[in-house]
Amino acid sequence: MFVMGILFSLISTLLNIVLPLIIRNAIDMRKLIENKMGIQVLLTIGSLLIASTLITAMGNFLVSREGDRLIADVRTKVQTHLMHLPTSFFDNNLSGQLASRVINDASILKNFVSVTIPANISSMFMVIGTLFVLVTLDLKMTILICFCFPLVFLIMVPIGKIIERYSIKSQTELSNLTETTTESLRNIRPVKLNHAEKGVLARFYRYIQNLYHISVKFDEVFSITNPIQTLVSYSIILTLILYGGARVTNGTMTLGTLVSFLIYFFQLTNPINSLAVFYSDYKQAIGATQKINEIMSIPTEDDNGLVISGRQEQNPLILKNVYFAYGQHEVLRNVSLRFEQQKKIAIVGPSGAGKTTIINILTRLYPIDKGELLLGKTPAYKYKLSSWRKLFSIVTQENSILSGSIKDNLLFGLDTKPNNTEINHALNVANLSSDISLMPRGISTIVGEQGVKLSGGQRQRLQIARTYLKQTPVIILDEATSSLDSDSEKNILTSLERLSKDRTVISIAHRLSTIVHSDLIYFVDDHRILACGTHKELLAKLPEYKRFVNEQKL
Ligand SMILES: Nc1ncnc2c1ncn2[C@@H]1O[C@H](COP(=O)(O)OP(=O)(O)OP(=O)(O)O)[C@@H](O)[C@H]1O
Repeated sequence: MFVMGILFSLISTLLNIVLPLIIRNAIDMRKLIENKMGIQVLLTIGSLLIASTLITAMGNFLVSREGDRLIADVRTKVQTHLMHLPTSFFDNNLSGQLASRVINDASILKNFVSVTIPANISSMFMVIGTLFVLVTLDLKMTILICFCFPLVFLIMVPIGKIIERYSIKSQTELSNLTETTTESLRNIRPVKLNHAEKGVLARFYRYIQNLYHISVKFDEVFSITNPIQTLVSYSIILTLILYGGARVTNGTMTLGTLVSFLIYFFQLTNPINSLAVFYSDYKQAIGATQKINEIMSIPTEDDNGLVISGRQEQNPLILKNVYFAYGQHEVLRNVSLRFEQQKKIAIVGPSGAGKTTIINILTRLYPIDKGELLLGKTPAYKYKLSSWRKLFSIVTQENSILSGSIKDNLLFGLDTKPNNTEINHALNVANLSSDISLMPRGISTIVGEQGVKLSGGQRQRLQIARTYLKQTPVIILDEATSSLDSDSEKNILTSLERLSKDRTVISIAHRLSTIVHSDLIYFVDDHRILACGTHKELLAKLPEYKRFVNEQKL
């Protein structure tokens, strides 16, 4: 379709090259003056003009449609790639700036493909075709035009360079602006509660000012160049008229030829301008492509390997002599843990000890630096990542509620569609049914961005209901009951007990009530596992655990 669009543009360009010749002949043969012939010539010219307009419109449409397809393709590819990049990539890249790659940079590419390339192909065709015709019409006049047109280049090439320089700056500022805007709006509550509006707006104003200054630079350039371009055009026309007029007077050139030269000159102005700025448009597109390519060249998480069968799910999960660092920051040193199926295992320890990091490794959000992660006797990397992650459902301390309805949140990430009875059962288990019955639209209630319309406890219970529906062999509770009052917590703990009957439950908790009944407790401190055992055993053998328990009681 793109090639067809370009072909249409070329046909219309060809018609535009032929038209002045017909006009020239009509003038020179005095056909326009003769009544009968005049109408015939006018009809021919009119039909050619209409044909050229229609063909141009068709060409434009086809090329633009391909541009739209391209931008959709590029955006889909970049977003799909981003979704499969390792978690560590997102630790070092801001989401707003990545969004700018998907949205702004992709649109620069679209413009280049659907406007710049077709315009320059037909421009080239137009310039070459026209010059060929002009040479056959009158060599001297052609030489005169050829001397004049470099003037256009003299103006447009430096402009192109300026545009190129400021376009790159403008792209950077635009991505900063996108980042600041999305981040501040997403975090509007912390912004307000920390009285940070001024600081946020100051950053916003800075980027807006930078963008404004860049736009003013563009305005300065264009406000000077447009009149200069007009001046140059007038000078060339005047030269052509003076020189051509003299030639017509002394009979060495026909009036029709002069008129056709003038028409050709007008027709050549735009193509020459667009050819002159092609290089800067190209550089701008290359800039956008490079930024997109940087993302696309980062390898995605490998999702090859075996699918975990129901029988394999029953094997214990084992971390053996594991070392892990976030960049240079070592967090786990020679850590070994064993998660037997259908047991309740707690990981406890002071804040920042590395408890969540153990979960990050277990769920393969981050690869381990040294040591082994096993399911039974099989190393984790032998299994498909997507199959591995289906082992787990997680209730985290982070807010993992999405905008949309309660139902959308319940079904989030589910492969199967539960029926109403199953949904109601999950809501009962999570102690959420009575809350939802009070909401005017029940489970269709919209919860707002990050579930802002729900209480902290409701958000957590919603995650628990979601976890229940997932029916995974392993449930991870990362401070899962922290936002609940003690009554709700008791309810949830009983529900979780029922839920965990034939599943493995890994809890990261500070609350004693969550951990005392665990089958096994790992105590993490100083980057390693200090000891493991039951609550009683640890109390007896580990003073750090005893101190930790006493602190929790306070
Ligand atoms: N994505 C990350 N990049 C770099 N460092 C990190 C990252 N996540 C955590 N850390 C660091 O790793 C260490 C362990 O963090 P982790 O979240 O595992 O602790 P935790 O025991 O779960 O703490 P808490 O009980 O406070 O949640 C901390 O020093 C933290 O600053």
